[in-house]
Formats: sequence, structure tokens, C-alpha cells
Amino acid sequence: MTVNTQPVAERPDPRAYGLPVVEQDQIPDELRSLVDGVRNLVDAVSNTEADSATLAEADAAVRALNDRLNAARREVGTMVRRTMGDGTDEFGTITNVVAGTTNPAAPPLDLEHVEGGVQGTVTLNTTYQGPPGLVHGGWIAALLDQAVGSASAVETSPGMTAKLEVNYRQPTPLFTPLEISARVRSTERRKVYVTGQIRAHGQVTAEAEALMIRIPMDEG
Ligand SMILES: CCCCCCCCCCCC(=O)SCCNC(=O)CCNC(=O)[C@H](O)C(C)(C)COP(=O)(O)OP(=O)(O)OC[C@H]1O[C@@H](n2cnc3c(N)ncnc32)[C@H](O)[C@@H]1OP(=O)(O)O
Repeated sequence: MTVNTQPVAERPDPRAYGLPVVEQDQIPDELRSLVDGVRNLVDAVSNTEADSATLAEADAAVRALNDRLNAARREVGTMVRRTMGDGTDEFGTITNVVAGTTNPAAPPLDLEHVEGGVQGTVTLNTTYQGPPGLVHGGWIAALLDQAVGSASAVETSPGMTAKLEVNYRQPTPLFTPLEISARVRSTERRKVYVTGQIRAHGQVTAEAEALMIRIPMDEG
């Protein structure tokens, strides 16, 4: 295995690409609480059998809130800098659909830097349902894409997914802690080969092989 880890100093700064950066610890507690509340709201709306009057009342309240919140919107592409438990910094879009801090559609997935890659745990509800009681295959791929991208970013430097092959070994259950992990296997110039896995109850339910292409350092 050849892992040519790139020094942190050579990682691109999103500001050099004209992207605004928010520090993770500057996100207001009220916004974090709102994100959590809306995540619960999505679950409630997805599953409610409330009567018509209750639905109409909820609809009006939500529409009024949309207008107030839309009065001040972030720039598309806004990044957030998150410092992992071991001090490693990671940049990601703040609304990233898998791990974005301010995105209620994102499951609460925090990946931590471990030797050779990343790992984390997430439990998914019916928002992510495909077959009855099981995680949608597209979301399984999304979780693995995020994990391999994050592993590649923290072990080398950020890049784009060029290739992602997913093997669905076993059904992946809802309401069960899923262990997500990814490891960089080798690098070759800008190419980074990464593997990822999802486990439930210690058993592999899905695995991926990915090719990430690092963002060139001399552009931006
Ligand atoms: C600032 C903070 C931002 C931070 C940004 C953080 C983003 C995180 C994103 C999370 C992950 C995603 O979801 S990313 C979204 C999904 N992915 C995408 O949309 C990617 C779409 N595709 C592309 O944009 C492009 O094809 C790229 C970037 C992947 C590659 O284009 P390129 O940069 O011009 O690279 P290129 O010179 O062609 O190729 C470099 C080397 O890689 C090889 N190569 C390239 N593509 C492939 C491929 N599909 N399969 C095999 N090999 C490939 C080439 O042969 C070459 O090998 P050799 O000659 O060296 O041997």
C-alpha cells in the first residue's frame, strides 16, 4: 500500500476558490436546535395520519416560517470548517445532503478521523426508507460516497468522486446504529483509491470501492 499523505499546508483553502467559510462552532445553537426540530418535523409529516384541520393549520404555520427564514439566505457553496476529535480540520458544504450541519435532510452523521481514514455511526429513520423497514439503496451509496470522500480529504486533500462501486451484501435496517467507515488504500498522482463499508450489528451490509480525484493545487 502506498499512501502519500499530503501535508495539511498544501490542502486547498475554499476561500481561494471564492467560497465563504463558516466555522462550525460559530453556527448558532438556535439554528442547530431548529435543524433538529425540522428533521423531526420531516419525520412527523412523512408519517402523520392527523385530521385535515390539523394538517391545514400545520401547512399555514410552515409556510409563514418559510417566508421569514428565506428573508436571509446563505450563498450557494458556503463551506463549513469542522475540527474533528483529533484536531484534523475538514471542509464541507454547510448544506451537504449527507453530513451538512445546517441541512435537516442530512442524517446526523459525524465522521471522525481514524488511522487511514474515517469512521462514524448513524441511525436512520423512515425519511431514508426504501424497501419496508430498510434503508434506500441510493442513500446507502450516498453514505458511502461521503465516507470515501471524507477519508480521501483528511488523508490526502479534497477531491471529487470519479467512480463509486457499491456492493449491497445484506439489507441495511432502519432504526439501527450503522457503523460507517472508509480507508484510503493507495494513491497515484491525483488519484486516491478508497474502500468503504457499512455495518449493522457487526455485519457488513454494504461496501464500496471508490476512485477520488484530488482537486489540483495549482488552480483556483
Ligand atoms: C476547496 C474545497 C472544495 C471541497 C470540495 C469537496 C467536494 C466533496 C464532494 C463529495 C463527493 C461527491 O459527491 S463529488 C460529486 C460526484 N462527482 C462528480 O460530480 C465528478 C464529475 N467528474 C468530474 O468533475 C471530473 O471528471 C473529475 C474531477 C472526476 C476528473 O476530471 P479532471 O480533474 O479533469 O481529471 P483528469 O485530468 O481527467 O484525470 C486525472 C486522473 O484521473 C483519471 N480519471 C479521471 N476520471 C476517471 C474515471 N472516471 N475513472 C478512472 N480514472 C479517471 C485520469 O485518467 C487521470 O489519471 P492519470 O493520468 O493521472 O493516470
